[in-house]
Amino acid sequence: MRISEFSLDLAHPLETAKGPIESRDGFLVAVEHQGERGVGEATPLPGWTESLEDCRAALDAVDDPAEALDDGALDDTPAARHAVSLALADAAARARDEPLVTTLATNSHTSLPVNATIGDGDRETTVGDAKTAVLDGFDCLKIKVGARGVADDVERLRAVREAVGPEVSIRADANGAWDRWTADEFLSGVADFDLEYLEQPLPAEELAGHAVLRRLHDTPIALDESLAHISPQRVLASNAADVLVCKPMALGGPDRVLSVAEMAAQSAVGVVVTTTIDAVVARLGALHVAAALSSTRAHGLATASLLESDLATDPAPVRNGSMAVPEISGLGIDPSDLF
Ligand SMILES: O=C(O)CCC(=O)c1ccccc1C(=O)O
Ligand SMILES: [Mg+2]
Repeated sequence: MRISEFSLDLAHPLETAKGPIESRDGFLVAVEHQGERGVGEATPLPGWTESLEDCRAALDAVDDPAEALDDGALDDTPAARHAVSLALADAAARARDEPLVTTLATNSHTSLPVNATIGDGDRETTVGDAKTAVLDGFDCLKIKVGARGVADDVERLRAVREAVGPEVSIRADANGAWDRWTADEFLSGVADFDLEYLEQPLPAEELAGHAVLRRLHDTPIALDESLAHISPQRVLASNAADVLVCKPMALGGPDRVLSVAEMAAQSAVGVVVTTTIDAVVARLGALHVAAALSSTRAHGLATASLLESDLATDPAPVRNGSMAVPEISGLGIDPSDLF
């Protein structure tokens, strides 16, 4: 298996309740499988995945990629598992001369709505970012909260709702910054703003707390970090979420997202696929797997523009708040453009 390291700066840091994300470092991998080359990407993000060092060590230890997936050797290093799983899936799709998505599902989307990702900022900045996104064609905005006081966050969201009108969907993501009382105060403050959902108000482990918030408030609750720490079975059994935020990088690969989505569907829980601000290979992987799901919600895949540069030309740029799924074989990128 070929492994090559990369480091990409963000164009501007993404400000979150857990601090800024300033750069994304990771590994591209290439495998030979079913007579074809396939590419994958591991872009670890502590909080969701193993560290960069543990990821490298796990990838270096892979002898036979298909065997490493089967025998569970990568189960504790989701970003490394993601790279290997995606590369094998890319090669298998190429061997069938089909786009990756059609090897994952019999019925799939050809294009998907995506949300604009808006970091923490003061009220004017947040409103400006929201208006720009809507002018660019997005009809779903995801706004980071939890980095400042609740009253300020409530005013930011009030101002955004007033600026964009009732038709635009608004999500808020607190990245686990709050305790139950702070989350309760926020949810009371935004009760009239028709939020699509509040993502991860409480720390990852607090399933019971999220279940209480769901009972007390009408705003739906989505869980993201929780899925990186707790099995989807337990998350679903706790009645803690209306929506599961599935990051292929954090769950360990496209195959893992499909199985989580199947469990979520059984519980009538929604699914949204998002990146960890990945490079082009993993973003494409997330796009194909999102297109394989029946979900019609906007996904959190519009993160290319957050990066200052990328590893290759993006075959799936965001246009008018949507991304079209490449129709050529595999991920939609030529491995020789990457290695
Ligand atoms: O969902 C999106 O809009 C983009 C992805 C995103 O917000 C994100 C990106 C990197 C790390 C964490 C997160 C997050 O959802 O919390
Ligand atoms: Mg999140």
